[in-house]
Amino acid sequence: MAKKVDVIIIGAGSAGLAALRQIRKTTDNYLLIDHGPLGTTCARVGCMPSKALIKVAGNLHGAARLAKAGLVDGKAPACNIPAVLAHVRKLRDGFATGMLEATRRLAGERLIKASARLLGPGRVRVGDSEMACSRVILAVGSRPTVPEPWQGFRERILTTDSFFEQQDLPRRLAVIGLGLIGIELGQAMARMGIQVWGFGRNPHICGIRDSEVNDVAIAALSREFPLYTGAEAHISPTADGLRIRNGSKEIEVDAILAALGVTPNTAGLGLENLGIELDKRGLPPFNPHTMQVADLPIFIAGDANGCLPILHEAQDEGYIAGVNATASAIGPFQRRTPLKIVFCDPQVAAVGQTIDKLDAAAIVIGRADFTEQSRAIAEQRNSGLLHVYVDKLDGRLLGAEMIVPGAEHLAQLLALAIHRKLTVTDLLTMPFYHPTLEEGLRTALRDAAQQLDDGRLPRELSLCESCPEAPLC
Ligand SMILES: Cc1cc2nc3c(=O)[nH]c(=O)nc-3n(C[C@H](O)[C@H](O)[C@H](O)COP(=O)(O)OP(=O)(O)OC[C@H]3O[C@@H](n4cnc5c(N)ncnc54)[C@H](O)[C@@H]3O)c2cc1C
Ligand SMILES: NC(=O)c1ccc[n+]([C@@H]2O[C@H](COP(=O)([O-])OP(=O)(O)OC[C@H]3O[C@@H](n4cnc5c(N)ncnc54)[C@H](O)[C@@H]3O)[C@@H](O)[C@H]2O)c1
Repeated sequence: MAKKVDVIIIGAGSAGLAALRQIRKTTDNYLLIDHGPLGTTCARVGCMPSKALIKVAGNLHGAARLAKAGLVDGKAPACNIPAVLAHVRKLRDGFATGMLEATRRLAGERLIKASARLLGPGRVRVGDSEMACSRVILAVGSRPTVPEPWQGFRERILTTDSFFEQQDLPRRLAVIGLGLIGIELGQAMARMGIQVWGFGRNPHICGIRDSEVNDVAIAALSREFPLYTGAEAHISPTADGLRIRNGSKEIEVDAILAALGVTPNTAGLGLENLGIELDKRGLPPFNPHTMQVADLPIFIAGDANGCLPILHEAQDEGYIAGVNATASAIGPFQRRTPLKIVFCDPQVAAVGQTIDKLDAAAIVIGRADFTEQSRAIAEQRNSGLLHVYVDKLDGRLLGAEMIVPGAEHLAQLLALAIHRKLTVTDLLTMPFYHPTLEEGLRTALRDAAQQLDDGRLPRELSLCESCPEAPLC
């Protein structure tokens, strides 16, 4: 007779741990299964080491610009790549160790280091044992996609699983795939003095949907490394490296960074034993508000479900799965306002609804050109474009997309505004300190306001019916 527990969580990453925090509120009778390496993708090979590298590369770039402008004596510093990689690993180890300790603290003896496979809805093979459970949470994450034909020259292919373990980096490198990883790491490596070429088959980079913002992004980022978009890149081995051909462009490189997206770790998980139809990627149907798989006592959260492979969404999905896996009745949860930030320079961000999902006739687009933004000029980083999408009828902010300095902060602010269903007028009554990058957002909001109604700008300060007696100063 198989041992029975209330819940089995497969995967101790960010989604699995978020689920566990909820489950522990209701039961001690759970198991957390992970074959390792433990410590989460985010801390080990994802968000955190990549941001550590981007910071060093950004500092090098700043120093090079000061030298070029003659504002410091001497030449631009040359990057010590092995030292930078060691520095990134040291920080990374701190983050990963912290996550590992948190995992052990949370799960204690209920953490089992083994591979898990579903045998049926309430049956899981854990290593060599069979377990029975009332509910299962699948939080197995994803891995970098590497096309089958590339296996022939695998030793010249880096992915984010191997990148941060390198002691040094090749001097000529092609980044294939110009989504979030390709652009973030491609720019960082170019700033470290590596010759980098970027190839993407999508005409849009960084997942940008707004064509005008995309054009500005390509122009801004290709000043640092050439970007070839909108065509398939063909790769063949040469005596000393790899040849990349994309239309008329042909180059030879030492290695490739494959940044082609992620593949959920569901192969070998036994999904075929659940008696449900899988999609063409081999993924099960699930409800994104309950995380339930079909009508089974199974939940799927994080990168594993192939839907929104970013950290805060993985954590939210783990939370929902954890609550529902221990609830007497499964309930739907509201998902947050969509938010995406790409940590290139200038930063790219998208918040709320994207332009491809909006009816062009029902919105106005407020625009701010950051080449003319005063704080950005003072800091010599004046480039970029910000678009806000506003409902023509009620002036409500629906979404925004941008490539601008400080986009991470503007996007967070806009996410709150969209979540609170604020209008352009509501936002324009907010104080905007001078000189800040937020004043660039005000330019876009005023532009949108002018296009609404009769074209008159809204009154940004209200007349007070009875002004407070207290002095302001
Ligand atoms: C380079 C890079 C940079 C990123 N930067 C950002 C960023 O800046 N911001 C952001 O929001 N997101 C970023 N992300 C995305 C973010 O890291 C992921 O969305 C998130 O970590 C996914 O968490 P998860 O819990 O779904 O998966 P994971 O953390 O990968 O957890 C899955 C776990 O399941 C285990 N497992 C798999 N199969 C089995 C099995 N059969 N049996 C037992 N255990 C198993 C694995 O060992 C692993 O521990 C980045 C990703 C990468 C690669
Ligand atoms: N700042 C962040 O939030 C951040 C940073 C890095 C990674 N991530 C997460 O990690 C995941 C993986 O990142 P990613 O950049 O690998 O994926 P991605 O989905 O962002 O981009 C993959 C890109 O590769 C292109 N592509 C696919 N096959 C190709 C081919 N054969 N030739 C040329 N181009 C090809 C796609 O068109 C797409 O533009 C992302 O989904 C993202 O959510 C997030």
